[in-house]
Amino acid sequence: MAGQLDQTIKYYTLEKIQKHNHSKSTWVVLYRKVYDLTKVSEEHPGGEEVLREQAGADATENFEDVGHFTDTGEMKLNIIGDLHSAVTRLTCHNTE
Ligand code: HEM
Repeated sequence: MAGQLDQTIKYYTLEKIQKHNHSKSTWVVLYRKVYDLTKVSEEHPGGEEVLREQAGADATENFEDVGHFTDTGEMKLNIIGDLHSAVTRLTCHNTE
């Protein structure tokens, strides 16, 4: 139903995501999806280091800046949930 969160999707707040900013747990947000890159970061063609720098945050802008916004290559991606924020709720009440 419009304005409600989908019960089947796990939502993470940025506060929670920010804790996964190290090599033992490397999460990034891309296009409001939360990716656990811990096991695949060493397969990243652009290197582990950049992923580690972006870990725990929304990396969408930097991801696009690099120019690989559609091609995710061979990496097996693990989407663990969606970004949960107040903004998501506000957009549900758009009066236009
Ligand atoms: C799910 C996350 C990601 C996937 C699957 C992914 C995948 C890839 C792939 C397939 C390439 C090589 C081909 C290409 O250049 O398009 C690449 C290169 C690269 N990626 Fe990512 N990437 C991810 C996230 C990021 C993030 C968050 C950054 C941070 C800025 C980043 C920075 C780079 C850089 C700097 C290169 C090298 C570009 C070059 O040498 O021209 N990537 N990535």
